[in-house]
Amino acid sequence: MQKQRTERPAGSSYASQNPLLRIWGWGKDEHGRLIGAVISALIAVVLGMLPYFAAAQVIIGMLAGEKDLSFYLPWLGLGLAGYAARTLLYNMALSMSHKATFSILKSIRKNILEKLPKLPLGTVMDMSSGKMKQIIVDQVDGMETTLAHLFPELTANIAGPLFIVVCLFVLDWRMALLSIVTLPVGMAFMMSVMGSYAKNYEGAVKTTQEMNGTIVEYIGGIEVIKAFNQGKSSYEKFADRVKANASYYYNWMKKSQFGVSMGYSIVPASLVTILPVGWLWYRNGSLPVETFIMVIILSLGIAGPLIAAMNFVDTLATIGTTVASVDELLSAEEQHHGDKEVRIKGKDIELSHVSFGYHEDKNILRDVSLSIPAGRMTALVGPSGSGKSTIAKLIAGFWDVKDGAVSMGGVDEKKIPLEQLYDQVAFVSQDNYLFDESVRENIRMGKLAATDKEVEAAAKAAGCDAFIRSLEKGYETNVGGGGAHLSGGERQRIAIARAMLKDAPIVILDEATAYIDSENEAVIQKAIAKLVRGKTVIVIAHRLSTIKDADKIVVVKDGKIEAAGKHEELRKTCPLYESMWQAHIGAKDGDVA
Ligand SMILES: Nc1ncnc2c1ncn2[C@@H]1O[C@H](COP(=O)(O)OP(=O)(O)OP(=O)(O)O)[C@@H](O)[C@H]1O
Repeated sequence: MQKQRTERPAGSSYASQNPLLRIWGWGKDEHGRLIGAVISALIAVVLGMLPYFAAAQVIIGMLAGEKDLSFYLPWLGLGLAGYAARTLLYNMALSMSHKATFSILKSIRKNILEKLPKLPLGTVMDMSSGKMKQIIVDQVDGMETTLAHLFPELTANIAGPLFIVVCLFVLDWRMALLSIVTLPVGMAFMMSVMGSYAKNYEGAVKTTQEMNGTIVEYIGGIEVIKAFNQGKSSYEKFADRVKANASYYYNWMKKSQFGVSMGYSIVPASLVTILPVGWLWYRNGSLPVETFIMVIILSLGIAGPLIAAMNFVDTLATIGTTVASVDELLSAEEQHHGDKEVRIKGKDIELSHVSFGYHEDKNILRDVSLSIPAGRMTALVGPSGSGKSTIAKLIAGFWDVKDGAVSMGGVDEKKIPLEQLYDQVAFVSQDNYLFDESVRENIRMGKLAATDKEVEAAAKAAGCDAFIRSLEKGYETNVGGGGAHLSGGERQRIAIARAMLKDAPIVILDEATAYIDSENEAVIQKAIAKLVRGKTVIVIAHRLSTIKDADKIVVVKDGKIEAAGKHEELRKTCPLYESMWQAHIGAKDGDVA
């Protein structure tokens, strides 16, 4: 089996890379700012110690009975200056890291948005729009505060206590040991909880996604739910998911409560050891009062920042989950068609020994060979699920074939740049997406440079000018998300107008008239006749009467070509076609009756 090239194989080393290293990699242009933020935060930490020293000196002076204001003023000035400089530098660090973060998040979103068009349509469609939105908007957005604060705060919160401990050792190593003795005990309790944070958070994301999925399904399927009176059972499913989500969080917090409370109580309790032992040493003369006071004041600056640093374990786990989702998207297999335009001679299409499946384990098309002559109409017919649309989408380049080849004008489609390939084909299906914009802009999608006149001419040719003018704001009427303000038939006619404007040499009509009522069918058939004049046309239609005059009719069954020929010929030689034709005639008679 021919393997598609991938930019980065799934499950590559990225998966195991530290999330911060991945972010560092994405933010190549921001390394300067990030380093600047860390250095500023470090200097802020050092300057932030000055108020502690100044306060200690003031207390020592007071205890010594110093009454001269000129003794206190320099210390007060130094303390204030240190505090002001620390605040300034710290804010500078935050400002730099915020700028870097916004730029990194922008580049992550840009990478994803640039990636999406390179993915086979199937990969994009297989991801639910809810999941995609959650990654691109919510999860990436959720990183903002964390990432902006992470570098300066984590630096300050770790470097600050470290600096204090060094100072304490310089002052008196015995007191230094006493002031940090509570740390390992408290940390051990905290780590017992934090160690499983990433796993628990992943579980929380999963139950939240399940809950959100049910909500989206409930709202999206409300029409079916009401029509089939399933309100109660659907609501129960939704309520169950909400309860499951709430109880997951409740149990997680319950499990964590003991460890976290113990940690929060023990880590800052350094005075419990410093005060009694320090008092004894002071009393026996081995600890000068100045040192004792300095140690008491300095030790108060250890626990707070360390606990804040510990809280980053949560946020790092959150970032890890987001980075993994973004990586999954960015490392998905791409379509590689190159970007150098190729010369395509003619518009005939050839499928040679094509086998294809949407998933590795199931082939939908099996060894399909088929030629579609240029400038003619070829119809694909066959039972539902036989693979007709799949053939059409492979021709349109929505997916690449894995076995065999699809060629256009003698050139393998895999060698035709996607943009050039998409320019060759106008694809009209039964589900034509309309954007939440005006009718005019939706038609203009066919050719962005088209003038208003050209748009209206295409609409006239597609037989929808009159109905568009009868809308509230004519061509400026907004069609709603997905074209929700229009009927299926109206959407279809706008899609045909869009395809007409595109004026591509190859036209694929996949059940393009499915929603059209018999009243409008003649108009649409006329429009389609104009659309396809002089083009290579591939039509998929269940109503065989619409394709019986096709130059070539291809019968597809179970992912294979059963027969090919003209209508009369197939009626005689292909029993499947004949039975489909009889069924169609019967259905039509039934309609009339
Ligand atoms: N995106 C997809 N992912 C996975 N399977 C798919 C996808 N699209 C189609 N299939 C499956 O491929 C098979 C062929 O589908 P296809 O739409 O090509 O058939 P068809 O002949 O056009 O059917 P119909 O006449 O009902 O439109 C079906 O079993 C379908 O379930």
